[in-house]
Amino acid sequence: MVFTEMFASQNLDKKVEELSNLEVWFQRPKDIVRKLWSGDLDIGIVGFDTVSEYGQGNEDLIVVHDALEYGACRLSLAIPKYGIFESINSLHELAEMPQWTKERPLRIVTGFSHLGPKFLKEKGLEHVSFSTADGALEAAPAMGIADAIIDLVSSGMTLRENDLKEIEGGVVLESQAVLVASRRSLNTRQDVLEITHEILERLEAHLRATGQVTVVANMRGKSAEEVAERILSQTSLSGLQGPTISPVYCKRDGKIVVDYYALVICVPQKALYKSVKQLRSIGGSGVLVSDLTYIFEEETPRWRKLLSQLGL
Ligand SMILES: Nc1ncnc2c1ncn2[C@@H]1O[C@H](COP(=O)(O)OP(=O)(O)OP(=O)(O)O)[C@@H](O)[C@H]1O
Ligand SMILES: O=P(O)(O)OC[C@H]1O[C@H](OP(=O)(O)OP(=O)(O)O)[C@H](O)[C@@H]1O
Ligand SMILES: [Mg+2]
Repeated sequence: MVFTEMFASQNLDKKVEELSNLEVWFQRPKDIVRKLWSGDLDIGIVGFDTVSEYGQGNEDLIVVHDALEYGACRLSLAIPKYGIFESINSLHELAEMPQWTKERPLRIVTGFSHLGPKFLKEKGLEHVSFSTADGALEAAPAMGIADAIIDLVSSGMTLRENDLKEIEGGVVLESQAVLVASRRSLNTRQDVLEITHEILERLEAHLRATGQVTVVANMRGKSAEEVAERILSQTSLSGLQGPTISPVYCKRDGKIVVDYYALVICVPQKALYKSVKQLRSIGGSGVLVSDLTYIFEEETPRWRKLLSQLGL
């Protein structure tokens, strides 16, 4: 069983202790897609742009998780801010420029030689020619080699440094890291299907937990219901399904009594201080906060969708 990751810089162990029967290989992004296609790999983690460019609509590639929340970028067309492009701000205006003719087309350089031409064809641009380059595309317009580029943009810094701009209607594709699998492997090998299920569940549970914290506090009260009433009167304290409230037992004069209740809630990191203030305002004390690693909920809709895509 083989599983791959993008960003091949670290020399990590190829085994994952908790997932037996799994081998991890770090590969160049396009090779991940090619090897899924050829059957050398079963599952991959790679940018959606790479899946779209090198997968080219191949039915054997199934995107199992479409939003791993890193590697966010967009594939976008960019033109110089200067010269004949100074007043051009949309794809429509670019297409209408009188400069582009059959003999002298709009020259675009891109590493995306499938998605780039497909996009401009769909947009109906005539008189366009494409060339490819592997890196430093942004320099091509200033060098006079191309008029425009189609490349990945994230912060926009690279474009700014090169005096280039994006234009309205020029986004080819929005991308982020995705989990992709080979349909053939999923359909023919039960172990691949099982491990994909576990990886999907772990990823979803982890992403759900990102940015959430667990808050534990003690609160004096007459009963759990009375404490619950006070907590639920505050907007930031309702938790995922509602607060968990348990009695805190202590011994007084030889008798077991309950004066305090322990409260456990899950709150977004961003709302943490607001929640702490609200807790204090209703008598909460000894507030403990810890990070959450996973939140497992009921069966994920992505798993059901995958099964139905596989006809299972
Ligand atoms: N600036 C960026 N910000 C966020 N994500 C990015 C950015 N640039 C690229 N990515 C994402 O990372 C993936 C890998 O980027 P890139 O194509 O530069 O890979 P690489 O590791 O340099 O591979 P290669 O050696 O084949 O060029 C892209 O497919 C894209 O999904
Ligand atoms: O909008 P920004 O945040 O500036 O990011 C965009 C840049 O990031 C990518 O390059 P990368 O850094 O991967 O280098 P490469 O093109 O040499 O692979 C992309 O090709 C752009 O050059
Ligand atoms: Mg790169």
